[in-house]
Amino acid sequence: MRKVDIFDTTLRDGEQSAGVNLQSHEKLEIAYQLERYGVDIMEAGFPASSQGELQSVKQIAENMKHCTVLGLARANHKDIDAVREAVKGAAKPGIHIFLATSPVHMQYKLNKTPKQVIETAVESVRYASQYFSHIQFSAEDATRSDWPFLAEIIEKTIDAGATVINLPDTVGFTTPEEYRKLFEYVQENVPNIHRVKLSAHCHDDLGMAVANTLAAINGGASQIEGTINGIGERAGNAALEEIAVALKIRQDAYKIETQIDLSQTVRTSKLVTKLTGMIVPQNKAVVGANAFAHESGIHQDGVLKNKQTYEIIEPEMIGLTSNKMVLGKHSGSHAFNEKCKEFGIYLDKKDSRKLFKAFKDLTAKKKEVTEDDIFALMMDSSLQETSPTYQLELLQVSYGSHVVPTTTIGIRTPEGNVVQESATGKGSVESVYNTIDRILNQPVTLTDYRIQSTTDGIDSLAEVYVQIEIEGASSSGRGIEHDVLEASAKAYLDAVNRLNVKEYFGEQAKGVSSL
Ligand SMILES: CC(=O)SCCNC(=O)CCNC(=O)[C@H](O)C(C)(C)COP(=O)(O)OP(=O)(O)OC[C@H]1O[C@@H](n2cnc3c(N)ncnc32)[C@H](O)[C@@H]1OP(=O)(O)O
Ligand SMILES: CC(C)C(=O)C(=O)O
Ligand SMILES: [Mg+2]
Repeated sequence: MRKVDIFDTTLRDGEQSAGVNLQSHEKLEIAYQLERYGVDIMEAGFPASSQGELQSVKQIAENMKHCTVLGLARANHKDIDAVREAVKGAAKPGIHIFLATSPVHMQYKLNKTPKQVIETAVESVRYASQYFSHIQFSAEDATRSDWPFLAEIIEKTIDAGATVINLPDTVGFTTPEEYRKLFEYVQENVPNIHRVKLSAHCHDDLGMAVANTLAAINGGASQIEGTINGIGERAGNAALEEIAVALKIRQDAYKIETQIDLSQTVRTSKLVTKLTGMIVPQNKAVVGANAFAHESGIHQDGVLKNKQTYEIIEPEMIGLTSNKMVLGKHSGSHAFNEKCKEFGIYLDKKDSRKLFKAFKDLTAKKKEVTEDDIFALMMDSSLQETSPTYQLELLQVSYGSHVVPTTTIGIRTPEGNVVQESATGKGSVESVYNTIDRILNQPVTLTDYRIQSTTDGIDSLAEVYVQIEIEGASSSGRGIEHDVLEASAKAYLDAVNRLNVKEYFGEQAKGVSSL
């Protein structure tokens, strides 16, 4: 058995998914869960991108006990210094420097000759080597790069101090056979390659990210990169949970071991889904709601006779359990805290007390409080504590089949005043949003609106997810309430609040350049 290191980039490449913007405490919660899941290396963010991001990476770095925490940097001193500052408190700090090596990226994006690209990469890695013993260098767009040129830059960056070399399939262009050959080529043509680990990083533009990653392992990769649920830029990254389960189920074929605790799979996936708002398709491999559902008679008959007829993965292996602890009116704080722990929520005493109270209030309205309800409660209460926000104080909607929907809303502004307005709309949700727009007096465009119930049944909570744009900046928000219109209003305000937090940190980002 050969060991392959798992490099998680949910908090960096995953957060690059359009419409995802995680708050610091949300990133920290995911980081704790990733460590429980057993990732070897965690890319916590891109510290030079803003002061808020730097602080968030710093908080993660200071709290992880076992895994290496990295920050991403372009090949320049300013970005490298931002990573130094961000990960200095980590038990195992590291840096990830990238520079593109494909002709199209070098010529048009970087405006550099291949010679200048080599010089820049070498100089940056050498600079970083004064401060780091773990230095990953990524030849961005490696799969569209000239192979002899790749071999040359890899050899030189290893001499400059790189300890991991990554060959990213940045635009999801490669095929399994080709990617495996690239790994073999590099091992045969770079004399000092034995001094480093070789890493694979795949994107899913052609739907081959997981297959390409597994092919890289066959080609000799000793580290693989990906994100939970496969979230990430464009079509996303390779889904780590799919790779980890494939390596386990087909250990006969791959002969690879990882230190992933597969029983944490479902928890990790759920936490990422809930906090990013990126909903997993029902039929997604491993973690989709239907991944273990048998619908047709012949399949059901087979499974009843012997599960192995149609199930290649034991649900228990990934943390699905058939026994169910029901939380309700008579549950106490122990069962409640146990439930929070079970699905990956880290709570200190104060938050735990606050959530437990909200949970008890909810049991007065609902017979059974589900995991999703608890997630909903947690997310609803979390944002208010971290920054001044717009808060919904009053909502009144008048709707009928022959009247124009009209809404009156009162909002408490970050300054503490309550502003009240009314407006109409073609439907009640539109009238709610027109009213909020009037109060905010900002040009908000709604670009996505989705609604789902958190559980089955008439007493379920409504969970609304929205994406908005204000003057070119995009943001997403969630709202959870018993009433659909109140959830819609809260989701909209949540998105506005998140944008305001981002702008606040954006202002502070100027400080990064003086590091
Ligand atoms: C393949 C990947 O996933 S790479 C990671 C992508 N992630 C992100 O971009 C998220 C975070 N990014 C950001 O917040 C911003 O882009 C910042 C703060 C990093 C930079 O913002 P800006 O300074 O305004 O530059 P902008 O993003 O518009 O352009 C990128 C610049 O970096 C340069 N650049 C791109 N990659 C690299 C690199 N690896 N090394 C050095 N320079 C680079 C570009 O050539 C361009 O330079 P130019 O201004 O001289 O033309
Ligand atoms: C920063 C690099 C590794 C990246 O994300 C990519 O090339 O896809
Ligand atoms: Mg990537």
